[in-house]
Amino acid sequence: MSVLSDIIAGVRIDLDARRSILDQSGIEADAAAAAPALDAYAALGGHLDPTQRDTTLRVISEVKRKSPSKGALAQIAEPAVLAASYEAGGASVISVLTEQRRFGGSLADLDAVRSAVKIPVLRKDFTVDAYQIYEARAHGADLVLLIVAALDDATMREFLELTHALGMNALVETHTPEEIARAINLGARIIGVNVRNLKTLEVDRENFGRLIELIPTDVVIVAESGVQDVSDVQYYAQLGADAILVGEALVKDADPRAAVEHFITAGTAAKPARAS
Ligand SMILES: O=C(O)c1ccccc1NCC(=O)[C@H](O)[C@H](O)COP(=O)(O)O
Repeated sequence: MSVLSDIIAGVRIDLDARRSILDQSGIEADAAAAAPALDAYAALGGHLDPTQRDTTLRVISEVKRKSPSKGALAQIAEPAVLAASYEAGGASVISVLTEQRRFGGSLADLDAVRSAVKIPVLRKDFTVDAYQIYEARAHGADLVLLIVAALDDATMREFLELTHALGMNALVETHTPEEIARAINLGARIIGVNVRNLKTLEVDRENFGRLIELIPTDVVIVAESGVQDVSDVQYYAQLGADAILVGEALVKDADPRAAVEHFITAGTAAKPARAS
C-alpha cells in the first residue's frame, strides 16, 4: 500500500466517525449558514491578466505539526497565533492541514485560524468524499485541496462543481504530466505541482521545472513542498511559479512573520515576466 493509500484509508475511517455525529443534511445546513467564502483565486493573482501577473510571488503559508516524511515538526499550541504571524508577514492564503492521524491537524485548527485571519484559508486534507467539501465550507474554508492522484475524473468533476457551487476555489494538485493534462481538461483554475511524490515521499524540486511548461498561463500555478530556504523560493520563482506553498520551513522558523516577508521579497525579485 502506498503512503497516499494508507493516509486515505485512515481519512475514510475518521470521516465515517464525524458523519455518524453530524449527518449529510446537517453538514449541508452548516455550510449554507457559513459566511460567504473569500476569493482565494483573486488572492493568488488569478484575476489579473497573465502578462501582468508577474510582480509578486505569493505565499501560501501552512499550519503543519507533523508529517509522514519528517515526523514531528513543531508544537503549534496556538494555530491562530501562527496564522496571524503569517498574515502579518504578507501571506496570501493560510493552509491548514486538518488530517489528524499523520499530520496532527483538526477542524478545530481550521476554526481557530479562520477566526484569526482575514485572508483566504485552505482546508488541506485528502478529499475523497463530498461531505468533506461541505465540512470545509461549514468551518470557514475558502479553498479546498483536490489531489488528482486520489480521484478519478468523474469524481474530480463532481468535486470541482460542488466546490464552485459553494463559492470556494480548489487547489488541484498534480505530480505528473498525465495529472496536469487531467487537471486542465477538468477546467482547474489553480493547479499545484507537488514536488513531493505522495506515494513514495521522494522530493524532486526539478519536477516543477519539467511540469510548469505544460500549464497554460491563465492558470494560477502553485509550487508545493520542498522549500527549505530562500534559494528554493528563488528557484520556483525563476521558473515562473505564481505562488509557493510552504509548510516545514515556516513552522520551524523562530520568526514566521519575517520568514514569510523574506520569501515574498526574494521570490518577487527573482520572478521573470510571464509571456502571454
Ligand atoms: O509532508 C508530507 O510528508 C506529506 C506526505 C504525504 C502526503 C502529503 C504530505 N504533505 C502535504 C503537503 O503537500 C505539504 O504539507 C505541503 O506541500 C508543504 O510541504 P513542505 O513545505 O515541504 O512542508
